[in-house]
Amino acid sequence: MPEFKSGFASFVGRPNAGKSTLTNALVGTKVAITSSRPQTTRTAVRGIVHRLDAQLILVDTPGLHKPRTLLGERLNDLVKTTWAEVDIVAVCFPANEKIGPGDRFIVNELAKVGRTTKMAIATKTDLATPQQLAEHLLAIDALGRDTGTEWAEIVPVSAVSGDQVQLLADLLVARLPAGPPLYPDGELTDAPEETIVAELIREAALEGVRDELPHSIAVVVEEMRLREDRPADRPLLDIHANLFVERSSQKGIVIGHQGSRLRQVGTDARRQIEALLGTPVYLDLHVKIAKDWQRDPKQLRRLGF
Ligand SMILES: Nc1nc2c(ncn2[C@@H]2O[C@H](COP(=O)(O)OP(=O)(O)OP(=O)(O)O)[C@@H](O)[C@H]2O)c(=O)[nH]1
Repeated sequence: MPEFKSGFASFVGRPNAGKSTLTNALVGTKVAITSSRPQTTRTAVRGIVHRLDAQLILVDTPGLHKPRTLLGERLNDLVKTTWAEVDIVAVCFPANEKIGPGDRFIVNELAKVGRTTKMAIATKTDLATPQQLAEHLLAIDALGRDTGTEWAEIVPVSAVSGDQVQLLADLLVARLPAGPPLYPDGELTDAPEETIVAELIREAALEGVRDELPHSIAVVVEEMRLREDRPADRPLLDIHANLFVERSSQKGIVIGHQGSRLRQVGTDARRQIEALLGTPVYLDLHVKIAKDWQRDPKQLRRLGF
């Protein structure tokens, strides 16, 4: 038996490149997720491909923009952090359209991300003639050379006709590290709202202390449900979440003097979540220590990274 493999891949590309359709084709069932706030999610799981030999988790990364503001730059940094954390980034280039400045921008930025395996996918091949497709593949190859990107594979695929979808799955799986399944069998996607809520809490917790604990906080939403016995016109959403830090000194920073900081984090995050979900929220936060979670792959995965 070959070793079981598991890991994360992310499809990127300009709008309409065919990323969602391809995700659905790979997962095999329609995963109806439209994250209304793509820029707040760090790793929203779009779909999970379960195989006998592997588990491939397809995650979203926020869109990359030409940075015009500091926030824009920060978001782009976040994109690159995510790109560095996944195993594979696959850039989608629709075969029925010429490669343009938008594609070039994405690939240029991706080239700066070291370790991650980069793949190119020529999508929508059913819309291109063989001649067009051949030129498209050459253009992708040339773009790789121009930007210093080494494409591990260049794969033509049609998500609509299903042509080469299986091959793409095989090639993606081949590049994953050995590892156990990370999600229960049969699970197609996790709850995107919980991912977003966790990210909002994390953002609030990092506010003002980014320098002291840059990446040391992970947030897991343990429970999220509407409180029973509430009148229909006055719902209340109960959210219980844990903030994980690596050391007790960090726990002190997060909690603050007599809990003042944690209360502020709770208030800030609650406002954001209420604005996002449109429901009053009762937010219960606990700070826990997960020793050196950033260096421990098992903990990382448990914490959703
Ligand atoms: N003919 C054909 N159409 C496709 C294929 N893949 C996607 N499309 C169509 O292209 C359009 C865009 O596809 P999406 O999958 O939504 O593209 P996306 O990259 O997720 O788009 P954004 O979410 O806007 O970034 C849709 O109308 C799809 O039906 C394909 O393989 N063949």
